[in-house]
Amino acid sequence: MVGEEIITIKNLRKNYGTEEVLKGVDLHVYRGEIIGYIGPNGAGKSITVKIILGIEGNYRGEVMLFGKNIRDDSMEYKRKIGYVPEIAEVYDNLTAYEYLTFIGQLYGMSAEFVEHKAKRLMELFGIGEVYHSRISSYSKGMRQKLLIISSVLHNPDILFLDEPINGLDANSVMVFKEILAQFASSGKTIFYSSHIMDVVEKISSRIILLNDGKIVIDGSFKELQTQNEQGSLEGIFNQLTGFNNHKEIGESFVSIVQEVQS
Ligand SMILES: Nc1ncnc2c1ncn2[C@@H]1O[C@H](COP(=O)(O)OP(=O)(O)OP(=O)(O)O)[C@@H](O)[C@H]1O
Repeated sequence: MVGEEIITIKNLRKNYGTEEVLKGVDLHVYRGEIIGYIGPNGAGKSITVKIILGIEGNYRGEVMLFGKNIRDDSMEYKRKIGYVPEIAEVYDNLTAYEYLTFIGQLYGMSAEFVEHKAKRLMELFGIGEVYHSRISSYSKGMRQKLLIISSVLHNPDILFLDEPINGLDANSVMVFKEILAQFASSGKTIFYSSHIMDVVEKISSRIILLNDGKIVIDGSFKELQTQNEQGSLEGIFNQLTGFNNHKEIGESFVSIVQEVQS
């Protein structure tokens, strides 16, 4: 069963100078999918997401969201997107109340409606008591929770998440995984980039591995397991990216660190 197509990417190419970093990416994503978007450092994951979000406009090929080319419909589609970047600038001098009111109003929400939602979302994430504290006083995990809340306040249809559980404690990770499953079953589409393979393996309905600017695998974890000898996603990742020398690299690293000055 295939639902509505939400993201369509055709022959996406991107250059930095003479170097081609995306080498013809083709992708069709459907409503309610949780896409685990993985790949080695520098493979081109962030660039793809930045292009879809309209942050990076200089590319070749076609990107459509909800059937519309993003080059023709730049404002309207952004309202339907939520984004948790890996590294985010939040305004440290603001309180969560001020920050979320600001973000909500950018999306056309009234201050009252933001407050009505935001305070309860903070409480559910266990950070309700710092709603009126400055963000500068937050721990890493508290900031991450605030970022997650700010990305979903306007009830987006698509969520782009880049290492979203960084800093979250084990209990909060369980809550977050449940939130993602509930979002997907209510029809939201989730694009989840991470290097934490065991989480990607568990939460994704479909896994896409990008290597050197090209998609090299695309399928459910079960399908990947039948196509590859390795049992875990980590093993499949190693196999498909041609990596098998972690032991030698580790040994060399330690031996260089331990060299003694003569
Ligand atoms: N502004 C830039 N100028 C030049 N090259 C860039 C720029 N941004 C990214 N690149 C290059 O594009 C390639 C893909 O980068 P990208 O950030 O998409 O990788 P990634 O898959 O997200 O990696 P990571 O897992 O490390 O976050 C890399 O080779 C990177 O050096």
